[in-house]
Amino acid sequence: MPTIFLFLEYGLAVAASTYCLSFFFSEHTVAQNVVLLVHFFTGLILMVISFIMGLIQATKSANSFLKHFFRLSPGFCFADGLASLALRRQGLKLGSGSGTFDWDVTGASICYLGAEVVIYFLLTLGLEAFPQNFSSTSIKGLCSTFRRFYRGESQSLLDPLLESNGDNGSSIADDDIDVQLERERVLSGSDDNAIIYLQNLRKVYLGGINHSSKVAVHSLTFSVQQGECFGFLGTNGAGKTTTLSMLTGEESPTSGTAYIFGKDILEHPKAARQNIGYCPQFDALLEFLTVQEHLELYARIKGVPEIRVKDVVDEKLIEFDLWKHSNKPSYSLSGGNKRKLSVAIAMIGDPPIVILDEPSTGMDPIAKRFMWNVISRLSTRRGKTAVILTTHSMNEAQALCTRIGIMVGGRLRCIGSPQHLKTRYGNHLELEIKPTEVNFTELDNLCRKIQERLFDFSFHTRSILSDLEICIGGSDGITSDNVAEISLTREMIILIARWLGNENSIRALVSLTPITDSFFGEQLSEQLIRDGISVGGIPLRIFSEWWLAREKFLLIDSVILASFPGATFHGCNGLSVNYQLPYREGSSLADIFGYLEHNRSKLGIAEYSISQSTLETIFNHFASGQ
Ligand SMILES: Nc1ncnc2c1ncn2[C@@H]1O[C@H](COP(=O)(O)OP(=O)(O)OP(=O)(O)O)[C@@H](O)[C@H]1O
Repeated sequence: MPTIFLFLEYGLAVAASTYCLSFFFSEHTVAQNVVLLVHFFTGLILMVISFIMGLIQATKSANSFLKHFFRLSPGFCFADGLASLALRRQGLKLGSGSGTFDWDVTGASICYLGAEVVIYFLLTLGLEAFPQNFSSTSIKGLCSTFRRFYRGESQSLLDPLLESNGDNGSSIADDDIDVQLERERVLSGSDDNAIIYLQNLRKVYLGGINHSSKVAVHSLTFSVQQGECFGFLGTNGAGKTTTLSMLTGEESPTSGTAYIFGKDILEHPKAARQNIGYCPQFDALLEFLTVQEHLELYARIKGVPEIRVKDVVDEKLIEFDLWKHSNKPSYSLSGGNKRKLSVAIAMIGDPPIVILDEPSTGMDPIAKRFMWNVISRLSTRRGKTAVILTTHSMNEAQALCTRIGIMVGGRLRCIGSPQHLKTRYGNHLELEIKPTEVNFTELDNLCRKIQERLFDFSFHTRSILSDLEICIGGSDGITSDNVAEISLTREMIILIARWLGNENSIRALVSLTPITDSFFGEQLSEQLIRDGISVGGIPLRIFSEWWLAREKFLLIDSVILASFPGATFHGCNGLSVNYQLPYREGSSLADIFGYLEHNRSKLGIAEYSISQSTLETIFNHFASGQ
């Protein structure tokens, strides 16, 4: 009986104290594991100390006194209770005639453990009810004060202020002008329509690798209005998810705060959460619940009246095209349908704020379009909901967002409408040109020309002749019939390029490492390596087609670079070639169109397009500067 009590109480005390103590650390899961280990080892160590002290006559009375303190550790109570019970059974414990529940046997341990269960449980409830950042910041504050004291550093009254602004002070001045204006607008409170305000929100993760701290979000200040879809873009690790986690209360800010409908998320975390529907980056679904059960569960959690639950669930099943999957358990859904379900859960109960962390990841293009429709209906069309959307798809941001902020390295680098960002940062035009295809007559002519030269054996070196023989693979010797099937080796390509008048450029192409500085260089050299020159080389017809296409590209390239000073080559995908043309004041789109139209047939241009800088180029511009 006492053993059952000890086990039960020990389990409860450890669970309650672990949960309670982990509140004092920012990373709860890691902290819980650490606290568990500490429990185990302190219990063990105290038990050994107490046992040894109990054996030595001189320390016996001290041990009895110290046990009152040792019993504050659930591990010690448990071990001491069990040990006393075992000693009593063996007749080794003094007063072993007394009952098992006696104070000296298991009574003390059971009482202490019982009290600890109650105290830790109440403490946990208290911490749950406290503002989230109380515990971690106060403990951190105490630790840093202690460290300063230990190192003999004095702390002035201004230090806390400097600490909260120190990192920000330098960055605020360097911020982009739009970011600064947004900050001023938010801090001055002049943005009346906003329902979300982030004020100097900052997150530092402590105790990473080498116990270094990681500033995930630096002093973020912006607002989101009703009916707005705010695109929160950024590179991997820019701090988007961390920011969203702070808004939803998953993480506590290190400093700064956010207001949702005027309520501080630190002081009123529950009130803030009630207004938010959150779709996390990774689907938080319960494997064995069906789609319908998920929606019913969340409808009830979100307080939808029982009488309306069925209607609300049906509405979401239809809205997200999940009707045919309604009875499937979530583990059996495809990735895209899981995302749909996560977004549907976020939107259940029509929250005024919807936070979507990469909602369309893993969706096929049709499902993506479908999702875009749902999101845009929610924000821009219905005009009541504020949506914060993170995505790595620039098309998605372009299609949905009324305003965009780009984060790099925890800082907001720019903010504004997509058009504003394009006008402000897109100081060039994107020109894409697709040359006409190589025509068969041209191709046949070139193949024939090369064949004739190859068939003229009198000019060939001995090595080319043996290459020819190996490449044709025939044992009957080389004839004009089988030359047409030839695959070109490296030496032969160089020879042909010499005949065709461009040996130098081909030398780079046939080097055995991929070339990246020319149009087709990469493709051809990769093909040469892949096919392996020794096992046959490149078929003559493929080489001839490449050569002709390349000549077309070279002609376009030289004319564009010469006609538009400052134009830069921006890649070629094998079908079309891209340039960035500087767009200065006074540049006229009509002139560019006029020039290209005039020279279109001369340059062999099949299609071309001129566009403003895309969001992608602007994103890349910020990302490359990180
Ligand atoms: N629990 C944590 N402990 C320590 N560092 C963390 C923790 N969570 C995130 N970080 C770090 O904080 C930074 C921001 O991470 P976050 O997940 O917010 O980026 P993100 O912009 O959402 O990235 P992605 O686009 O890849 O989802 C990263 O450098 C990450 O390594």
